[in-house]
Amino acid sequence: MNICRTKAELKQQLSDLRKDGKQIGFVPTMGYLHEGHASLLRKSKADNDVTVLSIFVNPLQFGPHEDLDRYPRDEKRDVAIAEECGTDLVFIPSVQEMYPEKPLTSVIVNQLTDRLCGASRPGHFDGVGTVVSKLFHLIQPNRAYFGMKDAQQVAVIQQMVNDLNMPVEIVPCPIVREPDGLALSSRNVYLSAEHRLQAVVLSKTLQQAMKWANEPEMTVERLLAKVKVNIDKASEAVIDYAELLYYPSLQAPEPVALLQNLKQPLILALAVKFGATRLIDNRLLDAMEVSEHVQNDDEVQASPGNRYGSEPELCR
Ligand SMILES: Nc1ncnc2c1ncn2[C@@H]1O[C@H](COP(=O)(O)OP(=O)(O)OP(=O)(O)O)[C@@H](O)[C@H]1O
Ligand SMILES: CC(C)(CO)[C@@H](O)C(=O)[O-]
Ligand code: BAL
Repeated sequence: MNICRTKAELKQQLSDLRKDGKQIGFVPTMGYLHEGHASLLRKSKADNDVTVLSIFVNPLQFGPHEDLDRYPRDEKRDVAIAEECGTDLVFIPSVQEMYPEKPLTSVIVNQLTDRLCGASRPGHFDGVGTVVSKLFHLIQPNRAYFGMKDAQQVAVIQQMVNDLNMPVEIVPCPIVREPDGLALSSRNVYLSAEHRLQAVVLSKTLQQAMKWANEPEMTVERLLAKVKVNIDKASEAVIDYAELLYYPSLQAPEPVALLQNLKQPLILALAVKFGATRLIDNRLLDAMEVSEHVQNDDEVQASPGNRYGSEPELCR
């Protein structure tokens, strides 16, 4: 596996790897890899001849009071995980390498960024769109792999690629979870033991919501009220948002609409703070799931076979 830190090295390495029309899969990350990232790398490896991983904590997508300075990093461990997943090339640029000057150009996706994390984190998706677009130009992948934990990000990137005719296929990948249901996230490492126990309320509430969605006469506003009451039961949880929207348009249905009458799929998306740690999670409600009351088999659980958990004891 090759590691490169500059655009020039990347260009050189890619020109060798790309020979003979080889297909390139790309997994962009901010590092501190866990099983969620590993699942994207393995999927890319299965679909393509060459897999490229980027590790870059992108300052453009952090707000002034967010966790840029304390974002977890462990390059040595990331490189070991990347290698085990069969990655061919890791791009680990410095901030200076990516942004030698403050960029005067931004990639802004409108409308899809008005709600959820776009509303809670102003400017976040401008930073994501800009860096992903730069990475796509540098790497020119055939396919790029994104996790559905960041479902709004998937919708935004797909829109950007469509609108700007970027020649890359976006591949959304299922959410990988801890055995108790918590979605893996690099930020889980911030949680105290107490908050870690409470954080399971996100996935449990999403699961419970699938059952409520099947109740006759269930409306959007009633479902959201039940979701919020359930999350509030975790004593230190502070809800940032709990929204039910059409996916991927991220438009809101009428609050009084009956769920059974709504065109599917819908997404139930949550952002909840435990102390200073803000976690997100979501679940897609599709017509079949609502009417048949089935579990979402797309969701992958981190198990002993899925080795890289996001909690400190699982990471080491
Ligand atoms: N649990 C997960 N399952 C599947 N994909 C995931 C999971 N967590 C993150 N990803 C995906 O990995 C890619 C890189 O994400 P990132 O490096 O920000 O990790 P993260 O764990 O989401 O970090 P953060 O805690 O900052 O949200 C994104 O496409 C993201 O959706
Ligand atoms: C896509 C991404 C790597 C861009 O910095 C980031 O938003 C992430 O890790 O999801
Ligand atoms: N996975 C999203 C990156 C961020 O929270 O900035």
